[in-house]
Amino acid sequence: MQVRYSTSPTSAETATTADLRDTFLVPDLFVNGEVHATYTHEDRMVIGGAVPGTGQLDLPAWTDVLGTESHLERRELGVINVGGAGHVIVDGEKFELEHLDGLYVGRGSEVAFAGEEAAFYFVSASAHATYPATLLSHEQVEPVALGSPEAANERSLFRYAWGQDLETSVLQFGVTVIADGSVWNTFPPHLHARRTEVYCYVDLAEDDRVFHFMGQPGHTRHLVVRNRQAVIAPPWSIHAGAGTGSYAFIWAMAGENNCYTDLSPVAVDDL
Ligand SMILES: O=C(O)C(=O)C[C@H](O)C(=O)CO
Repeated sequence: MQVRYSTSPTSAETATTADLRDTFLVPDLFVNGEVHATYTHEDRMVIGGAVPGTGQLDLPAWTDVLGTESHLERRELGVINVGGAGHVIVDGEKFELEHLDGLYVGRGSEVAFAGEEAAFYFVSASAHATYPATLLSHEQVEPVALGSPEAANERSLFRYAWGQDLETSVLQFGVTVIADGSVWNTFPPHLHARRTEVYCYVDLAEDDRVFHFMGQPGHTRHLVVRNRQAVIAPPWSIHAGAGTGSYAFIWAMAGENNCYTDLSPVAVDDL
């Protein structure tokens, strides 16, 4: 597990491209047969990837970083399968996940990942209460239609955990799928002063990239992002992107609250 410290907006403004990538991009989460993660001090989120291959992988405790005997002793977890069919075992109960299906796991549970074709993206955050494990089937979530083809930002927002329907302490997550022919996500952009957000871009072709925009609205920077790479957006940073081909992305947030609508739109004039 890698540890990243919190950042200030001005550090992003003056960072070199390499510094910016070292601080905000999480590039190598998915390695066959392994579980990898990054702990960010931004709202103390853990961002991880588990690729079980032919075996079964336990969610590591990472006791030296989390200070607990088990990963979820003081945390809750969101999982999304970004590969082929697989399953997640929560306290002995098996949950089958197809591509882009999600799973919420509450505080205190033990988790293991399996499935030869599966690749699990996960995010955990501090939890003050315990809620039951819940399967969030991509097919059964009614998407919200956003944007338009004329603005090249038509997309479907699948909200898995967003402070309504499913109870969580602070974690919100879901998937946004960009429509064919559109390129933009999250445009016009927004900020949320009370939460950190992490995007993980998925379903990009090998040669495609997303140009991810970050920074304070008047001082934007960009990161060039590949398939299955994540980007940390601290509360002071916009988070939007334009892709060179089709893609989807997983968004996950944690912080002061789990109220999806607690955000401030940014006017295009202010960019
Ligand atoms: O495409 C979008 O717009 C999103 O998916 C927005 C994210 O859900 C988000 O940034 C929530 O704060």
